[in-house]
Amino acid sequence: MTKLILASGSPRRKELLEKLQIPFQIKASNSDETISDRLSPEEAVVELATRKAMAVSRQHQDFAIIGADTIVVVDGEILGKPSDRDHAKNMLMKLSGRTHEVFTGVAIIQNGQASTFYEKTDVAFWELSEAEVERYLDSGEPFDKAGSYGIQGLGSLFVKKINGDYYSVVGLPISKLQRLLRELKLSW
Ligand SMILES: Cc1cn([C@H]2C[C@H](O)[C@@H](COP(=O)(O)OP(=O)(O)OP(=O)(O)O)O2)c(=O)[nH]c1=O
Repeated sequence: MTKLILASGSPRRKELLEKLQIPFQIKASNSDETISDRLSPEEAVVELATRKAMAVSRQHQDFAIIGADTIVVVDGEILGKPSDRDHAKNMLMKLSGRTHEVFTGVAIIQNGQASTFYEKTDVAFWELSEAEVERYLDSGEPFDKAGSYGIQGLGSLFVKKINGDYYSVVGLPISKLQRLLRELKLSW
C-alpha cells in the first residue's frame, strides 16, 4: 500500500485524519501562503492546499501527500490567520451578527498528479459585544486560526447556526477526504 503523509503542522488536521484509522506520517510544509487577489476563495484554498502538498512531495516522491488550507470569507473579503491582537479583534467584530463562509481546500499528490476538492460551510455568528471579544482574545485561542476563532473551542459560544461540514471548519473535511482516498485506493 502507498505510504501517506499529511503535509500539515496543524494538530487539528492530525487528529481528524486519525479518524480514518490508516497509517500516516506528518511533515509540516512551509510553502509560501501569499495568493493573488484575483483568485476566488475556492481557487485560493485549492491552490494553497496543492502548494503545501507539492512542497513535501518533492522530498517524498514515493508517498501520497495530503495538503489542506482553510480560510474565512465575509462580504467577499478573505480572512486568514490574524497577525496580531488588533487584527484578530477586527476580524471578530466583522464576523459579529452575520453569516460568513468557511472554505477548506484539500489536495492529494500522488506520482506528480494532484487530486483536489474544496468544501464550503456557512457559519452564522451571534452579535458579539466588545467585552466578549476582548475576553476571547485573552484566551489566546484565535491566533493560529483562520478568521480568528475556533468553532471547536471557546469560539463555539459565538456560533448561532452552521450549514455544511463542521469538520471542514475545523480544518479537514474528513468524510469527503475519505471518499477521495478510497477512489485513489489509499483508504478502505
Ligand atoms: C475557522 C476555523 C479555523 N481553524 C483552523 C484550521 C486551520 O488549522 C487554521 C487555518 O490555517 P491554515 O493555513 O489552513 O492551516 P495551518 O497553518 O493551521 O496548518 P498547515 O498549513 O500546516 O496545515 O485555522 C480552526 O481550528 N477552527 C475554526 O473554527
